[in-house]
Amino acid sequence: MTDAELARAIAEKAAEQGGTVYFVGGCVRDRLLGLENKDIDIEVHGIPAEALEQLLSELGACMKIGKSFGIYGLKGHALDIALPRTERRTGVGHRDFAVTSDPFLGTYEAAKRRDFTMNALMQNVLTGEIIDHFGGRQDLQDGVLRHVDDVTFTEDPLRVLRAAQFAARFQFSVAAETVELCRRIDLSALSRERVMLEMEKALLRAEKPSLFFGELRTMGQLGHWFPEVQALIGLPQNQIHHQEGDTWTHTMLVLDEAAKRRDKVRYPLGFLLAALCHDFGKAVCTTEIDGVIHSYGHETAGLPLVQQFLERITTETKLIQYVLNMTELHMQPNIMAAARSRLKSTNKLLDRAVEPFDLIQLSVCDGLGKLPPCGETESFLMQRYEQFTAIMARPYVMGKDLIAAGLQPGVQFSEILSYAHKLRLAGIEKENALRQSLAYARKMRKENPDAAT
Ligand SMILES: Nc1ccn([C@@H]2O[C@H](COP(=O)(O)OP(=O)(O)OP(=O)(O)O)[C@@H](O)[C@H]2O)c(=O)n1
Repeated sequence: MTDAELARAIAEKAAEQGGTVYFVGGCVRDRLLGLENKDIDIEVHGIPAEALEQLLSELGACMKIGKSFGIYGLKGHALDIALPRTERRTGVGHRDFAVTSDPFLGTYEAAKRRDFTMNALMQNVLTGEIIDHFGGRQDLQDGVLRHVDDVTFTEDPLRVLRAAQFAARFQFSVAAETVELCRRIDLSALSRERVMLEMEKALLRAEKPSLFFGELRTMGQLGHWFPEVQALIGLPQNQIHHQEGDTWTHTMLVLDEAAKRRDKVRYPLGFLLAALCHDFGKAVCTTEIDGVIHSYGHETAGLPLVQQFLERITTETKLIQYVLNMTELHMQPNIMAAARSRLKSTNKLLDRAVEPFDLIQLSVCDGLGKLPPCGETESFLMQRYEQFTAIMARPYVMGKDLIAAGLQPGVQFSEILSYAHKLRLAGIEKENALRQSLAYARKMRKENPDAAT
């Protein structure tokens, strides 16, 4: 039985007892927008909790998710089954709510606890009738996000981020009164996980994730969670290479370019965050020399800022490392040249936390996010990338090959191995590279006979 069939079966049984079942929340909204939504939520009105529990147990093994909150689920189904409820804040934490479920609350009061008019729509499961107490259908048609109720909205500060997230995902505008309300809400008590979840939805699902940050900027709500992004506003850039405007404008353009490529990169979330963070360093190293703006070294100067930002929103070390590496290397998309010229960055390039392919894509986005667009062309960079991956796929000299040839691990050993590695990147095949590395070892020994290999 699908979730939709189960919802119908519950609705039929509830109707026998005088109850009514409604689809609620995002699934009604998405259906009206013609979008797919696999998460179905239903609300059962007009029958007591015990009768609902009995009815559910007749339909299969009843699994209570949170009986005290009046929420139920059935094994094997994603469907959320809830009683109408009201919520009242009792503290600052996101679980600090007193929940009262009441089967006879009525649809108006039940819908009033929801965040936006478009999310407060209900649909009768059996008749298809839409219940719209707060003008959600009109707002959907107009593309407007409007809060339902001042008091209930303010009680959950996450809704400020949800407003920005939905505005970005649906390209909706936020009603002036909702923006005003959002300005006054304190976001400091939110948990990083909840903040990350909303940002992630914007980064991975919005056609233009820049709208998420733009909306928060309008609401004056970048300061607590995104101060490093806020610092890009009004930050000047070199006028010759960046006629698009300040660092904020450039970053937002790069972010939207990055969103166009998120399906082909290896690590989409890291990639989008790298696009967001890549120029954080400009905030600390932008100077004017002879009337020209420069941000020399911003790719390394920004690393502490990037780290500070990411540690505020996540504990995922792999994600943090990926974004740090991408930021540090974003000016060196020419993988082959970078790999040959600096062994240190070569190691970073080979580090699993950065994908050369993603780095090239970030560089392309960086170039497209400028006016006039500039930087190496994608086809040139991709050609280098193909060469790079072809070389990396070949057999190469490893430590055990040097030992088999008679060298001892010691002080000079890693230098010889690095030499072999450079030969590998220069395209020299293994046998020849091993011969040259051993000749290099002999030369080193001759120059310094006392040093152990
Ligand atoms: N802070 C919140 C979270 C959720 N909701 C309500 O709960 C529903 C389900 O929430 P959620 O699953 O987070 O979002 P969806 O609206 O389903 O959107 P999506 O899953 O597509 O992001 C929302 O529609 C809204 O009515 C709310 O009012 N306030």
